[in-house]
Amino acid sequence: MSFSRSLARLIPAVKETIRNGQFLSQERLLVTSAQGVLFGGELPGRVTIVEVGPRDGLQNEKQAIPTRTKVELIDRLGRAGLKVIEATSFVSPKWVPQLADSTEVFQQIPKRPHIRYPVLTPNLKGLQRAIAAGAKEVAIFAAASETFSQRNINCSIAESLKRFEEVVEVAKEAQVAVRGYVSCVVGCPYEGAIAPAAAADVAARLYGLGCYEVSMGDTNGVGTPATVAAMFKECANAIPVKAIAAHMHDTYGQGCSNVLTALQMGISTIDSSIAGLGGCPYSPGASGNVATEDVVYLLSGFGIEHGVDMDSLVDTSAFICKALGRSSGSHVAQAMLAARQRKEPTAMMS
Ligand SMILES: CC(C)(COP(=O)([O-])OP(=O)([O-])OC[C@H]1O[C@@H](n2cnc3c(N)ncnc32)[C@H](O)[C@@H]1OP(=O)([O-])[O-])[C@@H](O)C(=O)NCCC(=O)NCCSC(=O)C[C@@](C)(O)CC(=O)[O-]
Repeated sequence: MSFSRSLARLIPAVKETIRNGQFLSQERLLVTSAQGVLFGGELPGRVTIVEVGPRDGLQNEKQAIPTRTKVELIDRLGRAGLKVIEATSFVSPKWVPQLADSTEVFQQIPKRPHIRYPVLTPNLKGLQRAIAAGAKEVAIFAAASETFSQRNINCSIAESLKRFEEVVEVAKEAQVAVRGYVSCVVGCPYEGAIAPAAAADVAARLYGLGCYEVSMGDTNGVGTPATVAAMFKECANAIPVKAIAAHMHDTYGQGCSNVLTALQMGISTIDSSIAGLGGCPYSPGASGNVATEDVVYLLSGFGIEHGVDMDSLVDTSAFICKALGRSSGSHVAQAMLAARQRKEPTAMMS
């Protein structure tokens, strides 16, 4: 696009921004105006990051991880500014032995005010264990693929939704908030492509049961901006956009692009995992979630508020990678740690 055409599009965007009084600083105004030109739509001014590393990340590690390491990871993430940290899962230890210490982990977290610590619960037994441990928020998880549902939670989609009815009812009585997940929203490791309508249908059912938010999971990370956009569009026809979250795995390197697609569609809750840890034990070959460090860098580049301190986040990333004896799955963490060693400034905008 020529400079004069860019400018012609930029000026109305700036005027509109001023009229709405949404942004205060000049720097922020320019970034937002650039969004208008580049994307033809406004990105959210603030994003909630749901950090899933301690659960989604650690559920897939082959080695045994000491409880104290899990607790320290959660505490460091909180100190870095993350406000929602999915702490663990109250699933069957026979199915996911990596998280068999969920009660100990949950009880040992030094709980900080204003931080939420949701946990996964697949059934009533999980919910009861979570409540006994002191959880105030849980997540139930269904799938848009029949085969994945069977492999992951040993029942059909319909059976799982029936089971969740009771879980939500009991949670509500105990004043425990319930989030929903839908797995395999664009593709399934067993069935291949999944129709957007199938994902939206399960999202609508979970929302209808009483989930305050439904996180759409690209479990095996096969989505691209084109396929996730089609899926989110269908979901937005079924439930309010503010109730949709994006849970993108990075197996095919599309994680950040897919997050940006979600933001462009007005979604302002993004799941991510420190150091890109993770994967689902029942999704062979799937790599971790999009890395929290990469998401924070992306958001900062647009001047979108996220409340996370990048330096502490990178320290936390280095901590867990050292504890697990592995390299970081985050491009940003790798680049920032290398820049620190060279004592170079980074291009990061705070
Ligand atoms: C759902 C079940 C339990 C069904 O598993 P099942 O074998 O059909 O369950 P069951 O009711 O027949 O019980 C079998 C045994 O498990 C026990 N049991 C039963 N429930 C619990 C519980 N909550 N806590 C502790 N123990 C439990 C139960 O007491 C019994 O013990 P036994 O009598 O044999 O000694 C099982 O399939 C399960 O735990 N699955 C979880 C799998 C999982 O955690 N997957 C990863 C999380 S999902 C994910 O990662 C995707 C996501 C969310 O990130 C989004 C995305 O990326 O797509």
